[in-house]
Amino acid sequence: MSKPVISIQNLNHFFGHSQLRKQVLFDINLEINAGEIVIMTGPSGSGKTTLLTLVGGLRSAQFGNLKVLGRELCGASEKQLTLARRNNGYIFQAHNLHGSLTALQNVKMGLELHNHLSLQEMKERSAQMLEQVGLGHRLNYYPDDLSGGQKQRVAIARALVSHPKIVLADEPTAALDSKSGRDVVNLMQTLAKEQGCTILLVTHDNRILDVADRIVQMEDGKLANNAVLSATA
Ligand SMILES: Nc1ncnc2c1ncn2[C@@H]1O[C@H](COP(=O)(O)OP(=O)(O)OP(=O)(O)O)[C@@H](O)[C@H]1O
Repeated sequence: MSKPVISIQNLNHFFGHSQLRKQVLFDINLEINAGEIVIMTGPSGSGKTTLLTLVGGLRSAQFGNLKVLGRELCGASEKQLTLARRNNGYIFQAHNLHGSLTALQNVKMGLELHNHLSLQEMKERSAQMLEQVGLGHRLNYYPDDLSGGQKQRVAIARALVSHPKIVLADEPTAALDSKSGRDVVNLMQTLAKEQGCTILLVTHDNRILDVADRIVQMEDGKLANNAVLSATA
């Protein structure tokens, strides 16, 4: 049995203060095992991104338990959250590439927090990673000269180049046509399985649900069903 890398118990989250205080996550319980690909779906505004950002240490968890790689993030300090973020790769809807950097330089940024590598090693690993995503011939292109699908592949290369234990993806296919979207998730799946990393992916895109080992559904801030809908069933 693989052990959970993400373990969430009775997690509640609120935005705002006093009269404007609003609960957006209600008593969330979820365990995700090492190497699992979990897709989270659900209507707009149901709390998916909020949960993803809490797991990713991008905002502070308030009430309950949220353990990521054995580290409790509920009540964690900013410094602890910064350390926790280093174990994760992030992929967002808008690829968030730096327009003034080439594909290679963008991917290299994914290694810059891992300071045991020399500049030369960072460049080699980044180039290798871009080859793996099929962009070996585009190393020195700027984002503006790449298609949407290619940009998202650069973002995947940047997220995975440091071999993170966890990849968090928020609507990674939303800006892509169906063929590019498919290619991008297939690529994420292949690379994640190769590296043994765990993926939590938020999407509205029904066409990609089959890459999941498990699908969870968020509704009105609650996880509606957990561990149902095995994609292989
Ligand atoms: N920074 C914030 N301050 C106040 N309220 C927020 C904030 N971020 C999100 N919310 C509210 O929290 C609720 C959940 O939002 P969230 O973005 O997590 O939903 P979602 O399921 O990811 O939606 P979508 O699919 O549209 O991205 C919504 O009602 C939203 O308006």
